[in-house]
Amino acid sequence: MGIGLNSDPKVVHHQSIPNTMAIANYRAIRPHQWQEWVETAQHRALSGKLPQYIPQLGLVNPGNFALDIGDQNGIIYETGDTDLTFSLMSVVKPFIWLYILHHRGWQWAQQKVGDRPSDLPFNSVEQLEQDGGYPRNTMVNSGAICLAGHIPGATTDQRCRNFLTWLNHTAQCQLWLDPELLASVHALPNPRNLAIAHLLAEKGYVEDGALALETYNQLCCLSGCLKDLFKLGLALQCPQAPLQLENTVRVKGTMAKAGLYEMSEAFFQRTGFICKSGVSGLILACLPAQSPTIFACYSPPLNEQGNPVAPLALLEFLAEFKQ
Ligand SMILES: NC(=O)CC[C@H](N)C(=O)O
Repeated sequence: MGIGLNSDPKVVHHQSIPNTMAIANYRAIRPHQWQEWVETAQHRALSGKLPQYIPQLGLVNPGNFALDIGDQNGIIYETGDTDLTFSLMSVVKPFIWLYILHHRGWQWAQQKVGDRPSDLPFNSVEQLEQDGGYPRNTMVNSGAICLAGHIPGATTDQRCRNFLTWLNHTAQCQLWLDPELLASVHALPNPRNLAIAHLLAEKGYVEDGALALETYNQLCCLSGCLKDLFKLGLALQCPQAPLQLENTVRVKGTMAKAGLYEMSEAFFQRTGFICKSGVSGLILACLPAQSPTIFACYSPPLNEQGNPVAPLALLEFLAEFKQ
């Protein structure tokens, strides 16, 4: 097994980020400026597409929009329809990673998953084949399916419940499993994810590929509203006991490398934002520890890599902002 890759969690923690990002005072941004950015970002979203491989995600209103930006002291700016609900999809991945680090520790986890960026899309079977069944990182499907296969519980329902109870308690949120969305995922089985689960089992990274995949599917269908997304960010950015800083730092390090798939590192270097996207139209973003900002945004249209267009545009505007 390939193990021990880039095992120092402090790498990203102390990585030099643009200074302006670390100290930017978003409270100084005036309402009309926010409004202008949001309008431009929403306009850019018109070029994006809804995913069709999960039928229900292809049916949502592409104009759905909600944004919260804030820190541990509260919301700095909020706009859009904050009552909208959505599934986490891949935004659950950092929290699966956190769960495994919390319960099993890094030494154990690195035998199952890597922590290197991937040059190929998030659902790539080819990357996993090239790597002999050892997932590149926990932000791509192979890594998350692998870890989902190691959540304790006799059945997928129990595994999902164990994870959900832990996450709701840890982040103080109220996520729930959306059964209609799960039915929609089942309606069109994803051949890539099936092949990934099969390979993981064949190479011994999970015991039961079908159980791992179904657990993963359920975890992707955990749903909530913008407040929940914000609270998830808060748990990563300002972890409270029993969460360990070392683990949240590691998760953020992986997000910086892989949270936006192929564009992750370039985006992090350019903007300073550490992100995780989901095909339901989410971006959860934060900054390295010295700046407590959390950015939670929902807007369904996606770019070619499967990252939502409007939230990315807003992060670019924020990165350019000089107070
Ligand atoms: N990028 C994503 O949000 C992908 C999640 C989705 N459940 C999938 O496996 O394709």
